[in-house]
Amino acid sequence: MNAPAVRVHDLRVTLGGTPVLAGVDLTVAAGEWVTVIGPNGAGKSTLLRAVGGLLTGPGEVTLFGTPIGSLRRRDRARVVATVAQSPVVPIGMSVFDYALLGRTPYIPPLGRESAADLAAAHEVLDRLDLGPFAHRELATLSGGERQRVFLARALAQGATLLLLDEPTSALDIGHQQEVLELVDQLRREHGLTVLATMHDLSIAGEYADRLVLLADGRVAAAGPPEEVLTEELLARHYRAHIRVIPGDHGPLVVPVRPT
Ligand SMILES: Nc1ncnc2c1ncn2[C@@H]1O[C@H](COP(=O)(O)OP(=O)(O)OP(=O)(O)O)[C@@H](O)[C@H]1O
Repeated sequence: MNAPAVRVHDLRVTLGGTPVLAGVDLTVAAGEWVTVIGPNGAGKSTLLRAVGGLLTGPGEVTLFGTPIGSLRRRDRARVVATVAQSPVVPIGMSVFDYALLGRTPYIPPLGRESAADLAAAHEVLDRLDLGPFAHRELATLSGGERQRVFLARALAQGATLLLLDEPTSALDIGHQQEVLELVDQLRREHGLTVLATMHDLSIAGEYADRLVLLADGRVAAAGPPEEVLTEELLARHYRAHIRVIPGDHGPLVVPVRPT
């Protein structure tokens, strides 16, 4: 049997003296789309950062059967690409050069990018409708335009595992759907595995095979969207007034004003 794309076992992360992840287990099969949901501060970004090798703690994180700590930085970058919640925007860098950064793991030390690297950067910019922005300075783009460029850089990396931390939070609903449909298409065409975090619960359920509800640094529920997006679980963990109604691609979560 193939090793899962991601296996996290009993992961504990303490930040600033506070336990943020208190023993998390998570498995993502190769080709699967899993989205982590949960209230603010639950530990979602921390979990993604640990899976991406950006922080460590007691416990186990393996990617395709290899412990993350034993992957060299360059090799890790060929396996896993991350779109962070608020990436640093390098001053003066063009959109094209930023997308090209995704090709860094393929460029030899002290070498130059190849024609294939340049073509890969152009291709992802085109796929995300960013061609016309290629020569603009990244810092001058709107929040939503920038978010698509961050995704372009991750896609240019050609990794098999995509970690997306709230990838659509700055996008209008049209671009949200466009970006998520593209990610799903790439997943189907190229067998990508997706581990994401999202606050929009309806969209989370429409795209993911499984949802993991994180609360207070622990997995409070995990399973298909219909099992996790229940009024009872969401009211308990988000302290929100919501209705869950059936949709064509999963439950739709509607906030309702308390009476
Ligand atoms: N460097 C740090 N030092 C201290 N506490 C931290 C540090 N980084 C994160 N935290 C805390 O860890 C907790 C989890 O943060 P994290 O960003 O993982 O949550 P999240 O679920 O992604 O939240 P959100 O939905 O608001 O993005 C929060 O309470 C946060 O304040």
